[in-house]
Amino acid sequence: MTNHIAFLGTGSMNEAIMAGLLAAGFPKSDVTATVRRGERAAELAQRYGVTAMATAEDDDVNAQAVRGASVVVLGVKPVGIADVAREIASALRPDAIVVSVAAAVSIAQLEKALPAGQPVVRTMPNTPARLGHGVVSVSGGTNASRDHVERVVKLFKSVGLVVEVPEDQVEAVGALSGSGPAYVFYLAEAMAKAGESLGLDPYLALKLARETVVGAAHMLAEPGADPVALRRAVTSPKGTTERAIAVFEERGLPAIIADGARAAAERSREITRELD
Ligand SMILES: NC(=O)C1=CN([C@@H]2O[C@H](COP(=O)(O)OP(=O)(O)OC[C@H]3O[C@@H](n4cnc5c(N)ncnc54)[C@H](OP(=O)(O)O)[C@@H]3O)[C@@H](O)[C@H]2O)C=CC1
Ligand SMILES: O=C(O)[C@@H]1CCC=N1
Repeated sequence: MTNHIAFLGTGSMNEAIMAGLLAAGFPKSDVTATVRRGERAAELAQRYGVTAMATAEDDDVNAQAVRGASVVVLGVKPVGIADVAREIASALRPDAIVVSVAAAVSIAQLEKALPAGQPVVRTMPNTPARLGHGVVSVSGGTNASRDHVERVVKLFKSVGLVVEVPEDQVEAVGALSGSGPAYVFYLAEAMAKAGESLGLDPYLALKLARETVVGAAHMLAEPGADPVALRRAVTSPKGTTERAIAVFEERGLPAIIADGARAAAERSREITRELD
């Protein structure tokens, strides 16, 4: 059981990480997942072949899942994390690394709910982890040694890019890459609506918007890609794109995006205060 991972709270985020790890070759027999509802547990067991258990069917499943696990990934909503941490405290191996993917839950808040000395690593992942294209930040807690942090880095590298940041930068990372996939999907939605407003059939507009975002993302993924240079290559002098970008600039789109990200980071700090 030395390499066993327990995912507690396997919703959108933890499922994406678990799916990414399994796709990268992590053995399904070394994974246990917990959720609240029985039907969700059955869905995860069927989809991935992992052991999945529901608190609605047995209120001890979180403790059972962590017994013997060397890594425990907490993926419930921020408000439920401390309760789950207290629930598993006596079942945790003293050397198990407790990894949190929760926005807004500080390392100090988590450490307070866990046994003294338990290694904690706070992360901020994003859902493209499911495809091995995630971005994950890691920040080690008070009892996390270099080796603990490195082990988490190694694990998450199989689902995407890993960056190590001091904890005071996690809000910013969350506001950029944690929430970021939603910003891109929102842009795709808006582009599809724009196509419709220009007279395209809704289905065709959505198809064009999706493929455009996917194609542009592939170009951004090329080594050394620079968004400014890529944008300029599309923008012919006195052409059509230039006119569109001029409207975006005039209406302050970059400032709107910066304000949105600032609001996300501030909401994270607000939740942290609410949890105290
Ligand atoms: N979604 C994202 O893109 C990102 C999310 N995060 C963080 O990930 C965490 C989860 O978010 P997200 O995945 O979106 O939320 P979801 O609601 O999709 O997932 C939460 C999961 O927790 C389960 N759950 C609730 N209570 C318990 C419990 N006591 N024991 C075990 N399982 C429980 C739920 O079960 P059931 O399904 O049966 O209700 C559900 O599967 C949050 O803390 C969030 O801040 C971080 C970065 C990005
Ligand atoms: O919206 C949220 O609170 C979570 C954290 C980052 C992305 N989703």
